[in-house]
Amino acid sequence: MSETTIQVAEAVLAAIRNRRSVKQVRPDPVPRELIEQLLEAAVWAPNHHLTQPWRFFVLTGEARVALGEVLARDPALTPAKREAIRQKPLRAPVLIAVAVEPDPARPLLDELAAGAAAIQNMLLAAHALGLGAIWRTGRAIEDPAVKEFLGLSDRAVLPGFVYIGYPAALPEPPARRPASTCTEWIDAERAAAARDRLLATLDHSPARHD
Ligand SMILES: Cc1cc2nc3c(=O)[nH]c(=O)nc-3n(C[C@H](O)[C@H](O)[C@H](O)COP(=O)(O)O)c2cc1C
Repeated sequence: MSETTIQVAEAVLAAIRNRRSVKQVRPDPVPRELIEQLLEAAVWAPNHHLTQPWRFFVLTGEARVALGEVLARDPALTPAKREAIRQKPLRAPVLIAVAVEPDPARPLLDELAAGAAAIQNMLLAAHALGLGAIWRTGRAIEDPAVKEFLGLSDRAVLPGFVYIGYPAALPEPPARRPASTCTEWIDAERAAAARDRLLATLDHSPARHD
C-alpha cells in the first residue's frame, strides 16, 4: 500500500471509530453548504437495484417549531408533556428527516437498509466536517401526521431524524463488545455439516437468486 492509501485508510477507520452520537449542540446556524455535503455523502450509500428510495427533509429555524407543534398536537396530553414534545425538534439547529419511499417491486427490508446506510454516511460526514450529529427515532417516526407534514405517501417509512449542529459537548465513547464476541468464522467442515443436514431435510422449493 502506498503512503497515501495508508493515510486514507487510517482516516476512514478513525472516523468510523471516533464518530459519536452528539446530543448537545450549540444553537449556532450551520452553513447550508455543509448540510449539502452531508446529503451528498448520504446518496452514495449502497442501495440494492439503485432504487435510491431515500428522501431528505431539512428543517431549520421556524420549520422545526411547526414540526414540534404537529408532534405535540394531542390535547389529551398534559401541558408539561405537550411542551416537552414541542421542544424536541429544537434540540439542534438543523434537523434532517430521513424517509424511504419504498419501491413496491423490491423487498421493504432492502429499501429500509438503504435508508439506514444513507444515515450512517451522513453521520460520518458530519463527524468529518466537525459537526455533531445524532440519529433519533422515537414516536415521531411512527406518527402518520409526520408523514403528511412532510408530504410523504402512506407507504413511506421514516428510519430516523438526524439532529445536527456544532458540538457543545462530546460524549465519552460508550463501550462496545469486541467484534470477536459476536462473530463466528465458519470453517469448511462446519459449513459442509450444516449443508448436509439442511439438504437432507429441506423440501426442494427453489431459492431466490436476486
Ligand atoms: C436506529 C437508531 C435509532 C436511534 N434513536 C435514538 C434516539 O431516539 N435517541 C437517542 O438518544 N439516541 C438514539 N440513537 C443513537 C444511539 O443511542 C447511539 O448510537 C448509541 O448510544 C451508541 O452511541 P454512539 O453512536 O456514540 O456510538 C439511535 C441509533 C440508531 C441506530
